[in-house]
Amino acid sequence: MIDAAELGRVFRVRRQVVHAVRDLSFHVAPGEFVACLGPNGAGKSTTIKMLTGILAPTSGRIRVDGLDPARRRTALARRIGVVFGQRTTLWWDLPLRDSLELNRLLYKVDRKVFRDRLDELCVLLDLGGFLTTPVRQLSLGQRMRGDIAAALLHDPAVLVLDEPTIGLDVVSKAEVRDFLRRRNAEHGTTVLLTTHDLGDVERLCRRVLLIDHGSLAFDGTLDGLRALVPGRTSIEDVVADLYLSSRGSPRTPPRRPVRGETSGTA
Ligand SMILES: Nc1ncnc2c1ncn2[C@@H]1O[C@H](COP(=O)(O)OP(=O)(O)OP(=O)(O)O)[C@@H](O)[C@H]1O
Repeated sequence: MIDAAELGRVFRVRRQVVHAVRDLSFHVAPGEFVACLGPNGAGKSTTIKMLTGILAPTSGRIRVDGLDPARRRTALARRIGVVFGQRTTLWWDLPLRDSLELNRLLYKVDRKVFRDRLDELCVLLDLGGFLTTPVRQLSLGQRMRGDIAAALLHDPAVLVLDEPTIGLDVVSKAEVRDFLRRRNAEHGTTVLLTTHDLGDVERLCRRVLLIDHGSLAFDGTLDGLRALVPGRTSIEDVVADLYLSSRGSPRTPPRRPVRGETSGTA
């Protein structure tokens, strides 16, 4: 479903060359729910931007559902849903319902199909109480649920989530996670999630990709990730140690994650 082969992206800033992503190869099978982790500046957003066609790679190759995202952005838009937790894709001054209706027109979703999908999403995401509220008046939790609905109304095969629970309270987080878990299980939607919230990862993902300085440092299960730092059981501690180790200032003796520890399928 997602195939990256020796993917790279370089930025040139004045005289400096920044290797945001380098030589990144991974495969995500249909129906998998995969977390993409890494410290700030590791290259996660750049990877997502290449995967969604916002940025073109400077080297290597990426395919999403068989399409080259940078060249087939319109075709890909019909097969992929994207949620940026820090930025809404909804129309700020319109009621949520109108914003969703505009998405229907953009994605050319049949009216009846749209109504059925919206009815289902209204129940599952509890949108009913604020469908007529302008997006700018929604709470963060309501806005996030609206954004998730907008990303799914065209029933994409792949859902890319960039920090979808950022800023949410514990109850809203639990609701969003529960919805995403069900969506993956019941619709078989392939999900790639980037997050700094390890609760998201523990509750949703069996497979983790760890990006470090733009490269793939680990690809495997959560248990495999834990095993990289003996003596630590909490995933927060494990990840903190790995991130510190990548900076060269470990809390425990340095231990770089082993590349190529694969989980197989989730
Ligand atoms: N448009 C750009 N121009 C120049 N450098 C960039 C650009 N976008 C990203 N970078 C650089 O590429 C590197 C990777 O950035 P990226 O945003 O992909 O990291 P990230 O893993 O998503 O970080 P965070 O967790 O903080 O969001 C950083 O060094 C960043 O400064």
